[in-house]
Amino acid sequence: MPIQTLTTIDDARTFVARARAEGKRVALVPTMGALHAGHLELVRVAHQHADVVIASVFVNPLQFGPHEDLDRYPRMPKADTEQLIVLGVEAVFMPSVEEMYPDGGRSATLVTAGRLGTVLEGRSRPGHYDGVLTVVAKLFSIVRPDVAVFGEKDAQQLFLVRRMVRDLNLPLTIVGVPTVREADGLALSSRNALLSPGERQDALALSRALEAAGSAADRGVEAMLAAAQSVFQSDTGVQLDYLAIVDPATFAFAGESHHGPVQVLVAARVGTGSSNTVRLIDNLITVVP
Ligand SMILES: Nc1ncnc2c1ncn2[C@@H]1O[C@H](COP(=O)(O)OP(=O)(O)OP(=O)(O)O)[C@@H](O)[C@H]1O
Ligand SMILES: CC(C)(CO)[C@@H](O)C(=O)[O-]
Ligand code: BAL
Repeated sequence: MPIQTLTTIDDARTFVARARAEGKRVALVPTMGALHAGHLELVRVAHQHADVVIASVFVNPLQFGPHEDLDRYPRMPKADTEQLIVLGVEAVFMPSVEEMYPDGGRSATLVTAGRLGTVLEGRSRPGHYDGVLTVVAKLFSIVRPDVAVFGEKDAQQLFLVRRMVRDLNLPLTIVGVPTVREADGLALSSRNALLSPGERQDALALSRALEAAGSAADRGVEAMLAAAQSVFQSDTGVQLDYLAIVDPATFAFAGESHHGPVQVLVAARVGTGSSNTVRLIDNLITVVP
C-alpha cells in the first residue's frame, strides 16, 4: 500500500478509523522531521508493536522559546516522506501550524509538566515541556494510537510523557527506544545537521563525558560528575549547559551516597557566538554498585 500523506486532522482521524475497523493495532511515532537513523529505529520498533504505523512530522512552535532555533530547525518533508516509504510506514501526518493551532499558533489550554518540567532541560528551556506535552496530548487525541514510540535520547521528555499517560489515564502504551549513535559515539540528532565539520568533532564531548562518568561508576556519583566535568574543561569549542545524575525511576537528583541505577544527563552548546550555537543533549543509564 502506498504511504498516505495526511495533512488535516480529519484525514488522520478517518485513516485511523479505517484501520481500526479492520481490527488493526495502530502505533504512532511522533517526530519533528529531518529524519535520521534514530527515527528509523523508532519506526522499526513501532512495527513490532502494531499492524499500522503512523509517523508524525511537525515542528511544534509551542515547545520553542522566543530566542530558540525554531526558524533554523531543519525541515525536509520530501526527503522525510521518501525515508518513511522505504520503511513501509503506512501514513505520515504532516499538519500545518494553522491546522494544529488555529488560534494564531497558540493554545489557551496547556498540559503542564509540573515541577519536573522546570528542572534540567526545563530550566534551560522554560515552557518547553508544557509545549511538548500539549502537542503530544493533541497527537494522542487525534491518532488515538495503541502504542506510541519515543527515543531515550530525550530522556526527560520520555519520562514526562510516561508520567502524563499515567496521570491522565490515557489509554495507550509508551515504548522507549535506546539511543542510536554514530560509530564514534555521537548520538544521532536532527540538529547535528547544523554542525560544521569542526563542530561535529567538538560535539563528541557529550558522549565522551558520559563515557567518563560511566567508567567512574564504581567510585560513586561525585566521582562520576567530576570525571564527566573534566572532559569539558579541556574542550574549548563546547559550553556545558548542565551535567546531572538522577534516579531514572523518579528523575530526582541522585545524592552522594546513591546506589543502584542512575541516569547521567548532559546538555551543551557547540560552536561560537550566541545565536549560531547548536544545543545538544545526551544521556547514559548505568548502575552505581
Ligand atoms: N539518536 C536517537 N536514537 C533514538 N531515538 C532518537 C534519537 N534521536 C531522536 N530520537 C527520538 O526521535 C523522536 C523525535 O525526535 P526529534 O524529531 O526531535 O529528533 P531529534 O534528533 O531529537 O532532534 P533534535 O535535534 O531536535 O534533538 C523523539 O522521541 C526522540 O527521542
Ligand atoms: C515529541 C515531539 C515530536 C513533540 O513535538 C518532539 O519533542 C520530539 O521530536 O522529540
Ligand atoms: N527532541 C526534542 C525536541 C526539541 O528539542 O525541541
